[in-house]
Amino acid sequence: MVMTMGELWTQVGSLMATVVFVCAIIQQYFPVPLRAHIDRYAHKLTGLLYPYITITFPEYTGERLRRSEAFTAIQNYLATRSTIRATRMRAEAVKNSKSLILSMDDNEEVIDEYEGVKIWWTSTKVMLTNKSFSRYPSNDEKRSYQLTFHRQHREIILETFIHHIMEEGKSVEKKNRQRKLYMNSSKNEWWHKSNWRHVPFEHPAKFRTLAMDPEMKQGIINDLIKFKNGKEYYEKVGKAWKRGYLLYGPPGTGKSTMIAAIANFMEYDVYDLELTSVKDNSELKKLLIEISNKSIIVIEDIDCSLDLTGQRKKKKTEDEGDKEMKDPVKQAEKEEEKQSKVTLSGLLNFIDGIWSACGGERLIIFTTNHKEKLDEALIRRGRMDKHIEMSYCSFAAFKVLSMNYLDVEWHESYHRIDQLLKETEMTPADVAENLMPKYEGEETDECFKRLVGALETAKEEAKKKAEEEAEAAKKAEKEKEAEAAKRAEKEKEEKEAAAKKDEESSIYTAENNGIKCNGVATKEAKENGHMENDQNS
Ligand SMILES: Nc1ncnc2c1ncn2[C@@H]1O[C@H](COP(=O)(O)OP(=O)(O)OP(=O)(O)O)[C@@H](O)[C@H]1O
Ligand SMILES: [Mg+2]
Repeated sequence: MVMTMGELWTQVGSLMATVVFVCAIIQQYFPVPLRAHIDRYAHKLTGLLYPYITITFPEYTGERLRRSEAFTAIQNYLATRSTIRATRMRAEAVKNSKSLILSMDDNEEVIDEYEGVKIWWTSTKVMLTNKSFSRYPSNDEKRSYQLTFHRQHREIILETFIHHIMEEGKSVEKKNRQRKLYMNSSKNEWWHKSNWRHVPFEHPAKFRTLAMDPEMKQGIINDLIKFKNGKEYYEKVGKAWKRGYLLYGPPGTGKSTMIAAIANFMEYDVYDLELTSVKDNSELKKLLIEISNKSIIVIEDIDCSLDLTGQRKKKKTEDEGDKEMKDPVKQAEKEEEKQSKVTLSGLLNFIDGIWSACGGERLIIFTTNHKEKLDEALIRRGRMDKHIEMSYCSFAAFKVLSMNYLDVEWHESYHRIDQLLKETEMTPADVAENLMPKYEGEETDECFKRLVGALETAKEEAKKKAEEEAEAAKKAEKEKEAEAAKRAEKEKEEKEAAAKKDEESSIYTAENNGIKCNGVATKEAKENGHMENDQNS
């Protein structure tokens, strides 16, 4: 019969108690030099009585910032072993609830064997009580796995077994992995250890169904493959194993769809970072540390999240502002928003600072409708290594959509559609909407007809708009010319008036100085003349 760790302990327990008792006596009655000597022998004796080694694998390392990879690997490894021997297990649904994984429950024990060597695994959970006063009960728990084995197998355990469980654990994880879509939460409730919440990632987008220029698509795929296999290369060049993509283009051109396609292609988790919910730079850093490897960090509409000075941007109409003032919930939200202090430099550090190298194999993707609004520093190479323009629907992109939505490779309207797509701008989202059958059994002909109609309408509208704009521009030009003529006229009049004024003032000065004008002396001059005459007489 196999002896459990509990039984083992009971047997050695009484012997150990005796040793401890003897040690206590020695501590009290023997002089210090002798005590050290006796201690050493006591240690040896304990070793003889309890010749087992225990290694602890805590769940969190580094001040609880990141979950230990070894802990996760052991958990996955034990999921396969515990089904055989453990009596209490925990079940978790994975892969769209199609399968269950069973793991060892807390404070449970499992006996394992590796190449004839017996190993005891125990899982422990310790609740840490928070001494400081809090309204909420503390939920700080410390989990760990203990691996116990006989001293004589030290070599095999340390040299091969640990490596074996890491490999095995990782492969189990890969098999059962349900990819996740994470979002950050502004409210850090006490019962959540992490600032990220997640749901299973189930977006069906694939590169195959993504409508865009085929060469460009292949370029992106090649870039991603190179990145995925680039661990050694990044190490060689001394660069953190991460890559930034900037997706820009008008709404409805497939930026979000592209992110989902990348996530599915790379088999990465997605962390959708909502910057407006992050309180400050240090919270941003904490979020970054919690992000696992093999993940995509997404910041959508980056131009709307931060302005160039790093302050929150939230332009609202006056009407909206008034409404918010009356709504207490919105007011509270606004208050909270005011407290958000993520700066541009905080964001730059998030992407490229030393903390960004904690963990590897990460893609950072920004999306924007207005690339020109972004700060140069934010999108420089090294931060956003690849800039991808998602543009209006081309004919090549349309063909992909036609296959996706109607399973049609060629249709007589293709030539017309090709021509119309060159003449007008329509987003893939609009093309897709027109191609999609609107009721069960709608003929493909009708769908293409609808698309041609929509493209023609769009072309007409664009033409009308261009004409209106040209008209408006012409009118504005005319108004500008009229304004310029008016200004010139006014300037001329002002100049003439000034000249006239100058002339008048020169006459006035001349009269004041007694210069005869038209042979008549001024009154003052005459008076002055009299005075002079009087003085002479
Ligand atoms: N290039 C594309 N390939 C396939 N489907 C597309 C493409 N572009 C758009 N679509 C379809 O249109 C819808 C909207 O696209 P998506 O949300 O990816 O646009 P976006 O560029 O992210 O827009 P926004 O800038 O408004 O966020 C998607 O659900 C998808 O079905
Ligand atoms: Mg989008």
